Amino acid sequence: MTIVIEGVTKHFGSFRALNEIHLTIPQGKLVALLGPSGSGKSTLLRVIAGLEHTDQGRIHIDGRDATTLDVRHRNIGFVFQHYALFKHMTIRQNIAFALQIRRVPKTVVRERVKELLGLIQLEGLGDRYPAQLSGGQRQRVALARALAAQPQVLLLDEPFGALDAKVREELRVWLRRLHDEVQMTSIFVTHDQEEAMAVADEIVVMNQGSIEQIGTPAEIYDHPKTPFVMSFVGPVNILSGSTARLFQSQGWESSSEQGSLFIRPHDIDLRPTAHPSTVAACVRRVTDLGWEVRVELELPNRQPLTAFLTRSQLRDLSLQPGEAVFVKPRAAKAFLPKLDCVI
Ligand SMILES: Nc1ncnc2c1ncn2[C@@H]1O[C@H](COP(=O)(O)OP(=O)(O)OP(=O)(O)O)[C@@H](O)[C@H]1O
Repeated sequence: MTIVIEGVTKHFGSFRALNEIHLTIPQGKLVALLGPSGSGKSTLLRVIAGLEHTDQGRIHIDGRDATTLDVRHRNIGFVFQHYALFKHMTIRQNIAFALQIRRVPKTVVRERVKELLGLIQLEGLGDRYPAQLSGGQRQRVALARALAAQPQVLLLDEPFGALDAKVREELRVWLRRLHDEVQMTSIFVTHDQEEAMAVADEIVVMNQGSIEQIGTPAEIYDHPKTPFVMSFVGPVNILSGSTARLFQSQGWESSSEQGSLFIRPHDIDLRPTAHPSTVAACVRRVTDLGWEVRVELELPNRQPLTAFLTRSQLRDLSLQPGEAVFVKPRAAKAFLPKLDCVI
């Protein structure tokens, strides 16, 4: 089902939580709503679900105007951060619940529960109670329960937020596979940019109730349209004033004198000798993170700059704190200041 959101605005009292949202979520895609706390991600998800009403604008689901349609008639499955399984019911009973209240025949329920237990890879655990499962297993049951009624849209609000990093990572991969197998339209709320990049076909970056940018993970990372997107998605050095001018005089985006210069730590080359297009820096700290190396530098005006290198680059350079090195960005980006024009 394709979801089309047209000019949706939502206030809580005088506070504007959503500001004229326009968004199309194509059939079968897994879309992440990404943004900092309070940016309106959950409110948008709840509006799509029909758990909140809009003040303005329309929502179309599968070509039909669903703006005022009751939550029960939207054919949507929900998974929240906290598992919210029924504690007194077994896993099997939890998954069967949505089917039983719809008076689905017992034999069909039994078959469907079996199939879902297989899908979430918990075949042998159907007779356990939620308290007898790990957090990650419980969240998989919550997903199976949401899928039981065969919704055409699955909404997930920080579904892995309460789990530790390792389990989160495993569940991300698993969710992506599940989404592809079941072929639904899924919308996933997260404030974790790595999670959004790893899971989603498209990312919607939100800030203060508005959409900053919509794009594939690569588009969002490689071609951020605003300073907010550039600094929220992926690590970045933000250089202003005299620090930006150090690099602008080396030919980087010299047209944007008033703006800041954004340089990703992964886009910095370090060289042992000076060259006309390099900027000298002093190595302050080298941290081997295992899979890559973080180098903290100090520029001639004493401002810090961070670079990420591979371990083999570090070996070639053999950097030591206190030594000089020469910085050459492979890419840098400047954003023209926004002009508020009143005619
Ligand atoms: N029922 C409500 N009443 C009043 N204000 C609300 C209500 N629900 C949300 N808000 C406010 O709307 C804004 C957006 O909230 P929302 O939960 O959508 O943000 P979010 O991006 O999902 O944040 P988080 O990642 O922290 O969950 C916040 O400032 C929040 O305080």
